[in-house]
Amino acid sequence: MRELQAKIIEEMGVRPTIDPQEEIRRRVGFLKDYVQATGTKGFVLGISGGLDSTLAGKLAQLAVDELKEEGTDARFVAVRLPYKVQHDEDDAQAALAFIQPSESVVYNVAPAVDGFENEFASAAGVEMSDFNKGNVKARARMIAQYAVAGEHNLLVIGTDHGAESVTGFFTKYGDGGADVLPLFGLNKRQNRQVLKELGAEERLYNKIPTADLLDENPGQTDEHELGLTYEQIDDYLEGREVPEEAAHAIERRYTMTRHKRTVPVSILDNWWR
Ligand SMILES: Nc1ncnc2c1ncn2[C@@H]1O[C@H](COP(=O)(O)OP(=O)(O)OC[C@H]2O[C@@H]([n+]3cccc(C(=O)O)c3)[C@H](O)[C@@H]2O)[C@@H](O)[C@H]1O
Ligand SMILES: Nc1ncnc2c1ncn2[C@@H]1O[C@H](COP(=O)(O)OP(=O)(O)OP(=O)(O)O)[C@@H](O)[C@H]1O
Ligand SMILES: [Mg+2]
Repeated sequence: MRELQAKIIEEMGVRPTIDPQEEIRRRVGFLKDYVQATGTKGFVLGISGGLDSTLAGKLAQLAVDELKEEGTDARFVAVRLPYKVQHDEDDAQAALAFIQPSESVVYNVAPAVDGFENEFASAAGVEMSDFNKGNVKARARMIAQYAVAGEHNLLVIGTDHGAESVTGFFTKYGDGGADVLPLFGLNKRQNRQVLKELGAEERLYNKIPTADLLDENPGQTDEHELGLTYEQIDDYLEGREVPEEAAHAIERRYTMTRHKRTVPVSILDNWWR
């Protein structure tokens, strides 16, 4: 195995094979333990219709259901966070029907995002790019989730996992801004395996991953933007051999995005040297 590959696998905590039932128990147990240890009242998470939030949302609901049965008051607030009308709203509704959250809220991020966009144009004298606006959407979603968390003493769930973390494929302080990461240590195909084990319908666990952040290209696939397939990223994280070009692209992304996986750099740091 490549030397850097071994180091990355250790950092991402991905194992070559998993037992889906055991993963469900470990991760639900982790969520329950953390709520109890912190004295918080449960969780909040944006539900997009994509497989990561469907899985993390289901694990959160299972955790609060068990806590309630055991006599601890807890709830899971699922938040729909569309920008205007989401093109695949039907998948988001299917995800909510599967999760059966304690509560669900719809919070359209369009007024906030468009407000930023308009003010940016008059302040900076240039139009915000569609790419930059996509990151504003991701950060608006983070603000909405923290507003719900702050009001009800909840924790914000993040959906970061090995295959997104290694490539830095998230918005810094956007979807990267969260309190607990129940999917960390899994890669994409393992997320799919666990979601299938939980009894989700096929359209949910086989949903093609998209960040869905662009006005001009809604539903652009992650794989298209990354120039890598999840098969390649997952194989790499399981310690398998992948084409040299793919391994190099993953390692380049990993190195370029290290700043996203640390707290802000100060004068006392030197990890980037
Ligand atoms: N070396 C460095 N040290 C410290 N900070 C550094 C830095 N380089 C950039 N930065 C800072 O980081 C910023 C760039 O990072 P960021 O704002 O995240 O922006 P960036 O990484 O350019 O874009 C986010 C990427 O994540 C993807 N994404 C976002 C959200 C969800 C999903 C999904 O999978 O669903 C994917 C999105 O499609 C896009 O490709 C810079 O503007 C700068 O402020
Ligand atoms: N339209 C949306 N409504 C609600 N939450 C959203 C929306 N878009 C993104 N999010 C939140 O941001 C997170 C990051 O998006 P990301 O696309 O990585 O995950 P996903 O959509 O759940 O799964 P996938 O990566 O397979 O598309 C989501 O898990 C979700 O919590
Ligand atoms: Mg998505």
